[in-house]
Amino acid sequence: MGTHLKKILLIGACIIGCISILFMLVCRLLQDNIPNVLPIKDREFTFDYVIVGAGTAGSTLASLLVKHTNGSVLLIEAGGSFGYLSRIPILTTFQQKGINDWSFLSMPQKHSSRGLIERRQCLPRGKGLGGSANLNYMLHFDGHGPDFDSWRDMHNLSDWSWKYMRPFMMAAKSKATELFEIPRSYSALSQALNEAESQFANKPWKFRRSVYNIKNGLRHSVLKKFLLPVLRSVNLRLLPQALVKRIQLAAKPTLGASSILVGVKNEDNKELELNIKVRRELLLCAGAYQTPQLLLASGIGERTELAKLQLPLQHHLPLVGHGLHDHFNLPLFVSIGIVGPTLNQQTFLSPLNLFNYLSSGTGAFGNFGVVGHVSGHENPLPFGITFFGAGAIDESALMSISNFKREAFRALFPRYHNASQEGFVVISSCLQPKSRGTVSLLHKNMRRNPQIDPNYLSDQQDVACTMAAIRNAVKLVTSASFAKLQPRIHWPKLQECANFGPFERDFVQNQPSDLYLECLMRHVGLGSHHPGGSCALGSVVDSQLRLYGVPNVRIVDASVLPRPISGNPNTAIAAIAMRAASWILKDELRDFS
Ligand SMILES: Cc1cc2nc3c(=O)[nH]c(=O)nc-3n(C[C@H](O)[C@H](O)[C@H](O)COP(=O)(O)OP(=O)(O)OC[C@H]3O[C@@H](n4cnc5c(N)ncnc54)[C@H](O)[C@@H]3O)c2cc1C
Repeated sequence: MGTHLKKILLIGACIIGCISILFMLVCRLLQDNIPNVLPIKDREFTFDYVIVGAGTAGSTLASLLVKHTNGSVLLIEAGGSFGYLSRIPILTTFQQKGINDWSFLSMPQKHSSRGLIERRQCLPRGKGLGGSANLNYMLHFDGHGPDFDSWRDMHNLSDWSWKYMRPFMMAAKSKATELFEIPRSYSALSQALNEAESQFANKPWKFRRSVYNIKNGLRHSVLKKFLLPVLRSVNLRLLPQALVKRIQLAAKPTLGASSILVGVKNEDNKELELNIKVRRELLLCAGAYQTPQLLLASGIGERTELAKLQLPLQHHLPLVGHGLHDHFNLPLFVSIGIVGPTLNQQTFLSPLNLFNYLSSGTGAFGNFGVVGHVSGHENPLPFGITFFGAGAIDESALMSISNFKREAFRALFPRYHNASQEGFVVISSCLQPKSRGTVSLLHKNMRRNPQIDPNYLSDQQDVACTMAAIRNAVKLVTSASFAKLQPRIHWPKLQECANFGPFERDFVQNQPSDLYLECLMRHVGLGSHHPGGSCALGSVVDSQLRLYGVPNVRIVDASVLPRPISGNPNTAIAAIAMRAASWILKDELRDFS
């Protein structure tokens, strides 16, 4: 063999070797190993506690049960693991539409979403250990007492006031070292928010710089905080990549869950069905869309709706899947005349940003870009205003995760093509929307998506409330505190709204008509990914989260929220899971003493 050929072969082998190492490294980064997986040599198993879904609530609940019970716990999750890349804050949105996202689409919306393809909203949901807590934007919210007091007053739920919830909220909240607060000096935008604090001191507004569940520059979700530390416990088994398909109720001696049917794939990708018996409690933590889906697919729901799908009735519970709520946002792009610095395509390519992140976990890569928001002091405001420090939004990335039609996207973000554009997006929303939607079934097969209709803006009060948010957002952005930024609000020019604005004067006075603002909301408003209420407290579950009429099934996830949380809901959902654990353990103590 000639030396020339040898050299070529050597170089070829080196390149292949490097590619293989890189490939293995990426695979390793994308997937961590899950210990304590239930071996599926048999088809029948029995556990004291069976938890369906390892998301925010399921991970929190599992960790407390495993620590404090002598019983056996099985945690079943439809997805696998998220891998290390999910922990890098700036990569958060890149997870959407990937293997760790259920990627649901809403039903075509009657009252909103006219600028979205088929009038459907993207409804991302986490799939894998950590659930939506590992896909979310990591924003922490302490909670407002009056939210929970209103559950007591309006829904007659005497156990659910702030007095009872506060200790659990404190326990669910990460320690100060596990939270990252945007510093005052972070950017020109955070400084403007600080100045606004004194300028608007007469308003009942609190200007909060964002607090993230981020530790040392990495996502610090319930998975990291609660579940990972107990993953190797002897009384815990995990069943990842397993879909719970049906709950079987036993009629005697009292109505209760006796077993569940779980679909898993074997090595040949063939579906196997496991039968898992429940000795003490079945705990449904599959989230606001899939908990009602599972109940309905099991014949637990409204009799006539089930009959239409020829699903045999197991238990008549009329309100399963009703009462779905979510926050709804109107984003408005504001360009600024100075160097922000804000998030744009250039930020992603900046070696300095990369260096800052790798050396200290800080800078643009170390958070999601939401700089701060306006909320109430002690009492929640009816509306929220959030500041997302992004100057140039990548067209294909945002269109894929928002479902915007191209013309709607370009009307909203007219400077999208300028990679170094500086600016921010001001997001106006209604914190206690009145619109209610549904989760129902099109198919009885759990492998098919549920039919989700958030029914955004079906209640006119939500339009008025969002309008108030926008008008106040404009006041802020055009105030003296923001003047240094030289802001310019880009009122979207949509053909469908052209009769109402924006007119030339709107760009000068920033006071477009109510009709124009309503038209905007109904075209380019987006859901917040905070669904709840589809199996609400007092409607589907009792005050200790037990399914009405079926005492050994509890629902422990966002479905039980009777009203929206006036802010980001993740910590409240973890707190609810902690309360559920305390009741479950008390019941266990009572039965064994
Ligand atoms: C993109 C996005 C951004 C968000 N940003 C924030 C934020 O910044 N701050 C905040 O507070 N909140 C945020 N949220 C909301 C918050 O993350 C959710 O409200 C919360 O995680 C819901 O918790 P959960 O336990 O009810 O459901 P999830 O965490 O969604 O958990 C449900 C789990 O059940 C599994 N599952 C479902 N069906 C089955 C089945 N049949 N069998 C087995 N397993 C099943 C799922 O795979 C999932 O892991 C965001 C949400 C999203 C999607």
